[in-house]
Amino acid sequence: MTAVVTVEGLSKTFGRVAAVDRVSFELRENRVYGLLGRNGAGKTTLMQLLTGQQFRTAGEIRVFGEDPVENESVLARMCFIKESQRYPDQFQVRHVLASAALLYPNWDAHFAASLVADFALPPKRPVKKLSRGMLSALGVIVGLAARAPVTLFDEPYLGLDAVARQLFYDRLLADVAEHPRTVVLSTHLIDEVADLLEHVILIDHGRVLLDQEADALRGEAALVTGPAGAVDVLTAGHQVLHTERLGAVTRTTVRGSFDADTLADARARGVAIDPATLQQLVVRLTTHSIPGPREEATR
Ligand SMILES: Nc1ncnc2c1ncn2[C@@H]1O[C@H](COP(=O)(O)OP(=O)(O)OP(=O)(O)O)[C@@H](O)[C@H]1O
Repeated sequence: MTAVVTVEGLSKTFGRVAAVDRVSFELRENRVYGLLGRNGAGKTTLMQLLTGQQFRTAGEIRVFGEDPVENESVLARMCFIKESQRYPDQFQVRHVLASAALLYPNWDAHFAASLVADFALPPKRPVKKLSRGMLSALGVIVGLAARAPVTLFDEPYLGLDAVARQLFYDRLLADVAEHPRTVVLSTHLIDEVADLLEHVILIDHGRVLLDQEADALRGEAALVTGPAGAVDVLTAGHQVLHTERLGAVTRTTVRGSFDADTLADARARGVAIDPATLQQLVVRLTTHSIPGPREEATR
């Protein structure tokens, strides 16, 4: 599959803070990516770099084979929706949509109108009078109806209630099936989007911690729950990510999976072995410290 975005040794520092630290990865054509990581991990900075909204400190970015910075032909094929999207003060919902129609070559006005109805947005309401959720819905509508070959959503759904978020996921899934494109979703609601994601990139402290197909990640970690002694025996030799004790019961999260014999052995010992969810895996891989300002990597 063709790479539409290639990043090599990319770094962005703000003073002494390395927001993105020597990152390399590819985004392939027509895939849905999850860009995951804790607060301050560097996700927004990375998306700003990809869309030419920040200048890199070091490294290479190629989008459709070209540098995106001040590159009209590349940027016309990208859509970046962020939670903090700002619009001119006098704009109403319909003005935002009319501007988006001019900005994005693949804009589908019928799809946009159906989404406006789905999300119950009042077309003539001034944007500055929209509720937080309505403002998020407006961003989601622009991002979907733009049908940009590379679409990045940076947590645009923070204000959306659970029903509206599900509507977004459903419309996104249906629309990418019909009009394939590369989508990057940055989110903390990992369990909610897990089934949408085809590939996961996990960022931690500005570095890539995981870059893997979502299917492969489903067998990446397991929860082993049962009497402490039996759990210890079964998890010996595995990389332990976390252990918690609940009275006489121990639950250990380990990297990797178990063969059929071990699963049978576990059952005989009264131990349950379940695959970790994507969210459990991400939490266990990134709970080692509270992210804070970090020193620029010395080179
Ligand atoms: N303009 C800036 N000036 C200084 N530091 C910045 C700037 N933008 C980002 N940072 C710092 O870079 C790091 C990464 O921030 P970034 O916003 O990319 O993280 P994030 O993963 O998007 O976080 P969140 O999930 O909380 O939105 C943080 O330490 C942040 O304080």
